[in-house]
Amino acid sequence: MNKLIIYDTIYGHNFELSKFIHDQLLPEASLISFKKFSPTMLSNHDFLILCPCTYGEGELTANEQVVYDYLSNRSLSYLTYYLAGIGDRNFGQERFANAVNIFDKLLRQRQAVPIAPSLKADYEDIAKAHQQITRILKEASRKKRS
Ligand SMILES: Cc1cc2nc3c(=O)[nH]c(=O)nc-3n(C[C@H](O)[C@H](O)[C@H](O)COP(=O)(O)O)c2cc1C
Repeated sequence: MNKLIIYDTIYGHNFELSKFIHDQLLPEASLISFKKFSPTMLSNHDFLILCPCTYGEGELTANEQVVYDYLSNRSLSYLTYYLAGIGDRNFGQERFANAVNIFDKLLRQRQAVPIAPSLKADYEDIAKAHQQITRILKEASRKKRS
């Protein structure tokens, strides 16, 4: 599978998360920011990992919105995906890491297939998120081999 990891970040947490996934778990994947996303990248990859950040009132950033708009009229049935994003629980249950919910809904609508339920992590629980993601991605790769 050709793997593509895309992150957006302002303070660095989601970049660090995507870098952890890349460096520790999927070094063969390409790692890019939402800002650098181009449509050709999507046609060259069939496993997408998104680490989006949430700002405003549970909203996407401008760079995430561009990718969202691009994906929203594509058929993505060839794509499997995993979503993990860091937010801040203090913004309330509905807004907490809501960019993860927004992309999850879209990708399902476009027929992409999740490898596991999405992960929303508080910026104070990053070590725990690393453990969960490690377990999920290792399990997914074991299942694929068997
Ligand atoms: C103006 C502003 C609005 C924010 N809105 C939300 C929000 O709606 N939901 C949320 O979970 N976090 C929100 N956050 C917190 C960030 O998502 C959180 O700090 C996260 O770790 C940022 O990711 P980053 O370090 O990758 O930029 C907001 C932060 C700021 C400064």
